[in-house]
Amino acid sequence: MPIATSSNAIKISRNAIRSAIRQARRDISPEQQTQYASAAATLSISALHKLKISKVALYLTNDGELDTKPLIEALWQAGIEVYLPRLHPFSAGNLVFLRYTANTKLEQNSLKIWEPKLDITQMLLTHELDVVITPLVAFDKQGNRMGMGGGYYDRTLANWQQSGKPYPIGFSHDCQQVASLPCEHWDVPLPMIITPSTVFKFTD
Ligand SMILES: Nc1nc2c(c(=O)[nH]1)N(C=O)[C@@H](CNc1ccc(C(=O)N[C@@H](CCC(=O)O)C(=O)O)cc1)CN2
Ligand SMILES: Nc1ncnc2c1ncn2[C@@H]1O[C@H](COP(=O)(O)OP(=O)(O)OP(=O)(O)O)[C@@H](O)[C@H]1O
Repeated sequence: MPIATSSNAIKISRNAIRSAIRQARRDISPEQQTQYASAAATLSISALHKLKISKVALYLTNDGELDTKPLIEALWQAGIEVYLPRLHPFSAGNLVFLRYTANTKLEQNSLKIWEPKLDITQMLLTHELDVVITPLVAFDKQGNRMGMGGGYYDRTLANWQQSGKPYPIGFSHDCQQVASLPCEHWDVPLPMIITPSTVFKFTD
């Protein structure tokens, strides 16, 4: 029997954490989801006001994720532009970002996630965003992030530290925190993660 390589072992334990936490967040009741989303929106709005920003990327909630709707509505009210990711039309594993307003037409992608219809007049370059609020599956006490396994946000954020933009903020239920995540060299740690109870700030 072949001995598992360390990279294989990391992959197996990441998949086990992923499925356990995805199940835990799907088990949250609709009433709790509503309360958590509203608490997280309140914390996020005040954190974002301090950053003095005008363009924020968010995502549309899927699979038990912390609901972004109250935050999106509060950002619209505050006159902050909201953008959503769309799977890149030809560059696999990458995202493009499109402006999201009350009039934006949405469609479901191959992963069953709602995204804006392709309209190049509504697109911008990733470094033009001030903040990217990222979905995640699990995070740890150092700000390491694990996502759904596509590497989409790792690619989106690969260069943020050189230019300082876009500043990434994780958005997550409290139950998605773990003590420590097995990490790979491409994983991009987050400087801030917001949950319904806490604004976590991580420094190197
Ligand atoms: N709401 C949201 N949007 C997002 C992300 C996310 O994590 N959450 N992403 C973050 O990167 C990107 C999509 N990444 C994803 C990567 C893999 C799977 C996945 O494996 N999904 C299914 C199978 C889908 C199907 O074919 O039916 C699964 O649940 O197993 C989903 C999303 C971009 N948009
Ligand atoms: N900057 C990058 N450039 C090229 N490939 C990358 C990059 N970052 C990650 N990948 C690839 O993406 C794959 C998935 O990575 P990983 O499991 O860390 O995704 P994830 O963080 O869980 O997903 P996501 O960011 O989409 O939520 C890996 O096989 C990895 O090789």
